[in-house]
Amino acid sequence: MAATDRVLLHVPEPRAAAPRTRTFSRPRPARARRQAEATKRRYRESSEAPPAKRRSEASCLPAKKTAGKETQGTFQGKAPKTFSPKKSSAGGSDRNQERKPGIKTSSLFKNNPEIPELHRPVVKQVQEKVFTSDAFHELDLHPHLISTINSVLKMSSMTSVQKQSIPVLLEGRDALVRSQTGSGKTLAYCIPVVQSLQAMESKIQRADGPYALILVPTRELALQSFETVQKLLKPFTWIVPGVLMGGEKRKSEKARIRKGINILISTPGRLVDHIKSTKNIHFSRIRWLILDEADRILDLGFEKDITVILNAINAECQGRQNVLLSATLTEGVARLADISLHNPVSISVPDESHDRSDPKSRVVLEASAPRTGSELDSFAIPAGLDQHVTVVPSKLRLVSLAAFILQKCKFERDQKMVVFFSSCELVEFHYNLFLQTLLGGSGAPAQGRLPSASTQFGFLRLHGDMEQEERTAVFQEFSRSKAGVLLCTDVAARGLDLPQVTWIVQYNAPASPAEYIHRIGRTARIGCRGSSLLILAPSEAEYVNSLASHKINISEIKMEDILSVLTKDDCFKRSRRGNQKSHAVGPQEIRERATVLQTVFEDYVHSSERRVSGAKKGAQDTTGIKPDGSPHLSNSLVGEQTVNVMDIVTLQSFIRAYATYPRELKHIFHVRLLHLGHVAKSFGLRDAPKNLSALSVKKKKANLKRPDLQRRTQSRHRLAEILRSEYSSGMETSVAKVKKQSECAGPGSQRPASAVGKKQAQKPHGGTARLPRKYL
Ligand SMILES: Nc1ncnc2c1ncn2[C@@H]1O[C@H](COP(=O)(O)OP(=O)(O)OP(=O)(O)O)[C@@H](O)[C@H]1O
Repeated sequence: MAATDRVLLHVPEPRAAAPRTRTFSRPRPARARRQAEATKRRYRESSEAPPAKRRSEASCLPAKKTAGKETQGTFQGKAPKTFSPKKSSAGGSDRNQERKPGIKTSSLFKNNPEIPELHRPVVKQVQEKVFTSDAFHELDLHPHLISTINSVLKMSSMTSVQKQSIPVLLEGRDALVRSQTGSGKTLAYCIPVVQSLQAMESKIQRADGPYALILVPTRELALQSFETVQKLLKPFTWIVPGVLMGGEKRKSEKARIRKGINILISTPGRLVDHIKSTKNIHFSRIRWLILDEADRILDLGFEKDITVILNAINAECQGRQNVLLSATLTEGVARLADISLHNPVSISVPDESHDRSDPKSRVVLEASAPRTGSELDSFAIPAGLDQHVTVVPSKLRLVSLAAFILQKCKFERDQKMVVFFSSCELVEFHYNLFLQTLLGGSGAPAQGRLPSASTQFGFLRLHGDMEQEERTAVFQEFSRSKAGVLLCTDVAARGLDLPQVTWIVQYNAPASPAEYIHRIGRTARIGCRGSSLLILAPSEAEYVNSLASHKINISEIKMEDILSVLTKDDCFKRSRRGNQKSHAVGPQEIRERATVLQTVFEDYVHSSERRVSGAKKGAQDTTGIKPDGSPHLSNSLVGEQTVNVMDIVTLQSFIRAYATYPRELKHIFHVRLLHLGHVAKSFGLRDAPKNLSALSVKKKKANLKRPDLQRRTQSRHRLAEILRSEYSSGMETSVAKVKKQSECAGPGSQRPASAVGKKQAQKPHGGTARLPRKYL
């Protein structure tokens, strides 16, 4: 039940220019307009380029007048690099900056918007009890199945959702199953499936084909579920499991189907491809249809695929059991599913916090009616999960993320972190950048690398634009590893059971509370502890309220606290001339060190001649919109600037993803609210590429003239979901795949810009989305 009191989460540190506080309970248009005007005026007076369009951001100058001073001096252990001194920083203008020719500085702490105080209602989160005291052997299961659960899976007592679901499913009922992330839903359906199939009177033959069909949204999840089924089937060798997930040659998959698969696990798209192209796939014996992560499968534009699959199954057989599962399953989703659930049971684990006084309510778990109304919008969050948010101006996003990674993974032991980004390009960009600068990967340029870079921890990346072989290898490597950082898209948000993940970082906010729940659900699984951090821009701070309305409680970490880790490592120390004194460790020292780190990133991004020439090559096309809606890179976009086309493509990809937030979040996440110059800084670019905003406008106009694009706009919300993620059947031959890690690990081995441009043209939003295929 939501408490309505509003509390002040943080008392801000005193600032020289007292910040105006802002609450987020309702919009304040008049004030917002006034602030925007003031901001515009200030920018007119300043030499810093005004934002393309800005929200009501009051200027927030550094706490002290000295705060804006940029670093000056050498980069320790490297060739001296001079940073330009500033004559005055008090006004926040770059006008007075004297720059040595060809050398630019980062002005991270100037002209940033005010970081608002976070006010948000305190809410009582829904809490579920994970384990019960009931053992698997109390169920009416085959003794070999019980001993496999005990000895192979090493599990003895059931989780709450298992205790509720297994008996109901063994009775032959259809079910909608909802319980928190990491609560054991996979076994909740796998155990009844295996129990029922091994018990069939006429023993199953391999050639019979599928008896159970398990559909999941991603390939990694398909693989994971397959492995669980495989373990359970150990004593029942006559039942053959199989997975179709793409990446494998269609021919060899066809051969496996022909031989016979009794429990078939697949992504919907891949299965549809086989239904259409593989004659010997039959469903006449189907007894079970399981939709794991059902809301995602149905949300994501998979409806058409599900319809094709259901039609194919219904044409051959009736009378199967249907099970829909998710941590964020709602009754609405079940209706939307339009699948023939017959008299289903709704299973959800009771909210522990509802009636703590009655111990019975926690022990006696019964299949219950689904929650109603607003309760359905509130999802349970594991009790061991500590959620945090930090509000960081756009310019400081990159250094803040890097500092947070360093803090956890370099200065603390055994930390395993997953960082979510909104597109494949963003993952690739940050992966290469961090690999080369924070770890000093091979092939890194002499400059733009941290001198004390160490390999104490590693980076991996996972997104839908990688070869399946590599995807699987990364998934398995990260699963096995005890420490490290996985940079990924939402392809890793659902269902993946990555052991011992300690931190989830959301660098780009998710498009829905459900996705928020699933992302953070990669940690604190099955009763363990874990933490999450959501990074928001000042203009996005209201998102905390939006989460609170779904009973999601989140506490704030101050950006300064994240950046302060830089004082632990002298490689971030600014070298000083002569008798210049170094500051005691305090706000100014932290700013200087953050600037050193940002400069390392900027140097890296601006360093490679090859990348620059790539940029020019990529700029051969005329400005405009290609038939698939992707923008051409124009000469005016890159011609005068020595920036790398990869970074522009990445920046564009970020902006496109940003444009796809659903309507109900547009007042928080709108491209118009972005200051492109500041955003560019978070991509290591010293200035915003020219004409970036013009491109967006042109794209809009071009869309209006194109009925096919208009049609696409009509299903924008759905498309948005798709574009922010990546799910594919793996059958698409036209997908330009990211080159293997070794090929893109360093600037010397970057993908040629032309390839990038081509890839971009094929798939401008960066995801191997299910729809429309021209994006793939
Ligand atoms: N009864 C049990 N005892 C101990 N561990 C269990 C039990 N059941 C499941 N697990 C383990 O808990 C972890 C999470 O299970 P699972 O992946 O099925 O969760 P989930 O509810 O499907 O999560 P998500 O909603 O994120 O998909 C797995 O490592 C699984 O092996």
